[in-house]
Amino acid sequence: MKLLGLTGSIGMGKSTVAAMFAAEGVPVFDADAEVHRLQGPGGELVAAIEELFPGTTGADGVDRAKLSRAVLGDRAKLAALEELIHPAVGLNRAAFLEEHCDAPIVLFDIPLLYEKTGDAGLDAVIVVSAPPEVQRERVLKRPGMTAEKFDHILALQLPDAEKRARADFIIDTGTPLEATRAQVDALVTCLREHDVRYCQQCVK
Ligand SMILES: CC(C)(COP(=O)(O)OP(=O)(O)OC[C@H]1O[C@@H](n2cnc3c(N)ncnc32)[C@H](O)[C@@H]1O)[C@@H](O)C(=O)NCCC(=O)NCCS
Ligand SMILES: Nc1ncnc2c1ncn2[C@@H]1O[C@H](COP(=O)(O)OP(=O)(O)OP(=O)(O)O)[C@@H](O)[C@H]1O
Repeated sequence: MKLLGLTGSIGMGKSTVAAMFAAEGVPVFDADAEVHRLQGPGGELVAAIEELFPGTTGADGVDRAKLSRAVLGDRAKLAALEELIHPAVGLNRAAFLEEHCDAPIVLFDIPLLYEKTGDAGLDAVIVVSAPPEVQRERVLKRPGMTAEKFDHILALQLPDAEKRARADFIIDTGTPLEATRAQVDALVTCLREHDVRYCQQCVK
């Protein structure tokens, strides 16, 4: 079995590319979806988040706009939130792996792979990347996003150039979706048959 990590900075296309892997039949662990579940209605971390950040939860679980305002400007508060969330996501990741132990390839979509989780245990890391102006334009279109919030989040993340330098594979998401899908298809086809090094040489 090959364990692949998928990462990339805000708005670079992780979720979109992860869905392309899933469409190829690759089981995908979505760390962000796990965070949403843990913070959502009846989620396991809602009470602990309310205790740490009073007023940020309600009947529907965590109000992410409120939680975002409470933590994003304050590194210590964000670190406290991460300390609560990341171990819980890690446990679910182990359960996912057990469930899919027969799959030839599995993909872990982990937004903060280089910043927090690390690449230990992974056979290869795939970085999704688009030019900065494409990234900015996509992210600023999102409801509730401001230039200030975008710049703040960017500053919390490892720069795209460093992610690209560390990647085993880069998937270009600055192109039309079809071109990105073709890259995913070529990579999955190769990795089903060959090892990572071979695919690094042969998949362009
Ligand atoms: C701060 C929160 C409330 C903001 O929620 P919101 O819905 O407004 O934004 P969203 O989750 O879509 O994140 C927007 C962008 O910020 C990035 N981001 C989120 N948390 C962090 C973080 N701790 N450090 C750096 N970037 C982060 C995301 O990867 C994404 O690119 C939320 O992201 C959260 O609970 N973060 C802590 C958990 C975490 O680390 N999640 C990311 C990896 S699993
Ligand atoms: N070639 C492409 N590859 C990937 N995404 C693309 C491409 N062309 C356009 N897009 C668009 O760019 C956006 C990327 O958003 P997506 O949610 O996938 O990014 P993300 O990296 O998961 O974001 P976040 O870090 O905020 O969770 C989507 O709206 C997607 O449709």
